[in-house]
Amino acid sequence: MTDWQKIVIKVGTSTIVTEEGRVNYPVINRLAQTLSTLQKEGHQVLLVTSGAIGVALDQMDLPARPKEIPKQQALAAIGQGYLMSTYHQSFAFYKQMVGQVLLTYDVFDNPAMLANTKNAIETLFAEHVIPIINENDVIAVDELDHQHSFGDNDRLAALVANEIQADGLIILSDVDALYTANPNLDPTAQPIHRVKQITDEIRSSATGSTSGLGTGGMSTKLAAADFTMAHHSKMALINGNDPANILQIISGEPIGTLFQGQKS
Ligand SMILES: Nc1ncnc2c1ncn2[C@@H]1O[C@H](COP(=O)(O)OP(=O)(O)O)[C@@H](O)[C@H]1O
Ligand SMILES: N[C@@H](CCC(=O)OP(=O)(O)O)C(=O)O
Repeated sequence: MTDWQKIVIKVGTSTIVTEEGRVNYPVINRLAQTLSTLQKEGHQVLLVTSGAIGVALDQMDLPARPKEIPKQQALAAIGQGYLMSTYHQSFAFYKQMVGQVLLTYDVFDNPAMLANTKNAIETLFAEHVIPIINENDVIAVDELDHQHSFGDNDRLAALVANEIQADGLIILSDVDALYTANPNLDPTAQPIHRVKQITDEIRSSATGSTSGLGTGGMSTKLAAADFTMAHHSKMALINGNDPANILQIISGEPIGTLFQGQKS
């Protein structure tokens, strides 16, 4: 039995949308294939997806994310529907059902809402349906206006993984691993394959996003890793350019960065 039985997978905008700003259909299809395979092998799989706004920029033919919150929220409303219909189609090809769950951070502070959410997720699992979660950006501004450094989908995925007692969280991004510095800015940066503790040195290596579409960069991924290890679980960070890499993580191959503390 693998120690990645119940898994939360988080996919970032930088994976869902190409560098040219187009919806990355081949990657979404491969993600659907990989997660469907895992589900049929008996894993419990939950997907946390970003990309609603990134997808909407493509649909609306806009060059960049607008600064105004209402405009971003309108884009989220446009893109979320399109994103889910793309997932529905991709997963349907592999005869895998999916269900949308939109969350806001206040759910985690409200016992009744949290219990309802967990009941719905557990029922989806029992029905062999893959839950697909995003933040409900239309009504939540904590993430969009960057007021809270934790208000992002990396953090959301870590909170969900903890609530459902997942064996681990796998984050798909546009870098192969955590590096000693942002590899897009520093050509001498070296990958770090194993992290047992988030030290100040590691923290200072992580900066924001330079992809133009992602929001949190590496800082929010380290915060998610820190939270996950503090709750005795583990997190892997891998490149989302080939989602089949998820299978390598599950079979214990050393790719990307594995964040696992002593008690994880
Ligand atoms: N130490 C680091 N190692 C790797 N990537 C880093 C580091 N510091 C900053 N980054 C940036 O984080 C980005 C990934 O975060 P982000 O763009 O938010 O992606 P996503 O959309 O997948 O969440 C990388 O493309 C890179 O620009
Ligand atoms: N909820 C937003 C994405 C927020 C987010 O955290 O983005 P990312 O840094 O790409 O994971 C959306 O769907 O556009």
